Amino acid sequence: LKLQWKSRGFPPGPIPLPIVGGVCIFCHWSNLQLAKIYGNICTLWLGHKPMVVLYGFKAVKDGLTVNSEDVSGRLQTYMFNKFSRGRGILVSNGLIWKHQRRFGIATLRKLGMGNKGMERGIQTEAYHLVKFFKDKDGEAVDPSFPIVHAVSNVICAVVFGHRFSLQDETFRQLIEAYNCVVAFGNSYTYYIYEIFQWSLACFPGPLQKLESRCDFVRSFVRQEIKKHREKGTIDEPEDFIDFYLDQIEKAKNVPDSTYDEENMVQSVFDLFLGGSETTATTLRWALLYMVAYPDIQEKVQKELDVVLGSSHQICYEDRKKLPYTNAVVHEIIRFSSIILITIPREVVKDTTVLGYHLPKGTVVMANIDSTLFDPEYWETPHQFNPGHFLDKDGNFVTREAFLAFSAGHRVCLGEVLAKMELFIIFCSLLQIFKFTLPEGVKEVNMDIIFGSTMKPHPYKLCANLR
Ligand code: HEM
Repeated sequence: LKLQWKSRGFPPGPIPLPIVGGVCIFCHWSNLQLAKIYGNICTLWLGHKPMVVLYGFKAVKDGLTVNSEDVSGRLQTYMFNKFSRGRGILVSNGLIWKHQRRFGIATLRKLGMGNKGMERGIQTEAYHLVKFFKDKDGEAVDPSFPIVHAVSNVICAVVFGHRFSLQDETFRQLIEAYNCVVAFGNSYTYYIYEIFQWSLACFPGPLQKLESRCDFVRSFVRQEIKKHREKGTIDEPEDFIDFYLDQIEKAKNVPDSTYDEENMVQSVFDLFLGGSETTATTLRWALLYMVAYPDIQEKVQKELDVVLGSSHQICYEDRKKLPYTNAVVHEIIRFSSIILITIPREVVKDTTVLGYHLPKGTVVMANIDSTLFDPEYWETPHQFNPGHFLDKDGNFVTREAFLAFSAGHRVCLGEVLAKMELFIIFCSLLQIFKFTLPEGVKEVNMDIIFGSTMKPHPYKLCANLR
């Protein structure tokens, strides 16, 4: 069978079993077994579509970057289309994707991604999170909601120009709506709908619920756009919507312009979807690891105390003076490996990937997790070891196999924002609190809940003032 596949030009792979193939691709264990048998590039079959899986740092890196533009399409699945109608950034293609992505990156930079501009908003959220834990006065608490709240508010400040209080009912509904969208993406129903489209007619309930939640988010965004329009002309754009409205105006006579209200709404939707759940989940892992590895927590606190003192307001620039803490933040991102496999890519024109000819339309999936745990590139891949990001003199070092944000033309566009948030919020919390397990709890559950992001099981911890 290996020969049969090779003769068709695709990388080798197992017998084409449509559903099993589809399920296999999302399962890390089966990816590992496939890599052992067929090598780091292999083919699975979903219906009539060949899907090529890249496994291990070298294959993922080369596969996504050598002919990067050729593998920059997104697979247009039935549900992706229903959900985004080809608009926005996350699952769009062609000119729409190019315009929206380029504009998105440029605007995030203008709004201060990577510099002081966005720092203020993140510090504000860190302050509110610290206040939340202070008010709990060491009582055992599940940190999930306040963390999601803080991270979502960072995006709100960027796109809408303001934050919401923890008590704001509409904001709660917005977060709930996103939770519902994410939960749907993690459910069996989602896969059943994708594979057997006829099932939509038999069990329309979950889809109707999803659509009503998506409609809620879109009408929320439209309300915000309306408020921005009512503000009238302003000298300097202050947030993503201001910049976008400006762009619609500038491009209104450009023949192939894709800047319109529908793409603006979907781009905002995508920034929330891409930016909230991911960063919040990583922060939840961060606190869990600190409880699980108290010696590492103590070392971070010692570095913060010696270098900055207890009253210093954390800035992103501080990472340069805090090599150990910076290494811990990177190791949190590596070890939590929240995204197993990239959102499916599609080859946009006939191309070559690792020596194999792949025709237009071939699906490509990169196993990100396999790069973050590749034994050839990490000394102790299955250990939480900040030393992975330190040289022998204790200086921070970046690592080429650190592909948590993927690579190539579709690399995460919020990478810098995510790193700023994780660093500032993590340091602000550890500067003030010692995190411990609640009394009587002896074990930390480090098992993952499998889904579109790999989450920890719900847990409680105590934030004790240091
Ligand atoms: C720890 C946090 C984060 C992780 C681990 C992460 C990881 C990823 C990964 C692996 C991809 C897929 C890239 C591919 O297809 O190859 C992605 C895409 C994306 N991310 Fe992130 N991300 C994070 C935070 C953020 C933030 C804060 C934002 C928003 C500002 C964001 C916005 C996006 C968008 C819009 C895309 C789609 C890009 C495209 O299709 O062109 N992400 N991210």
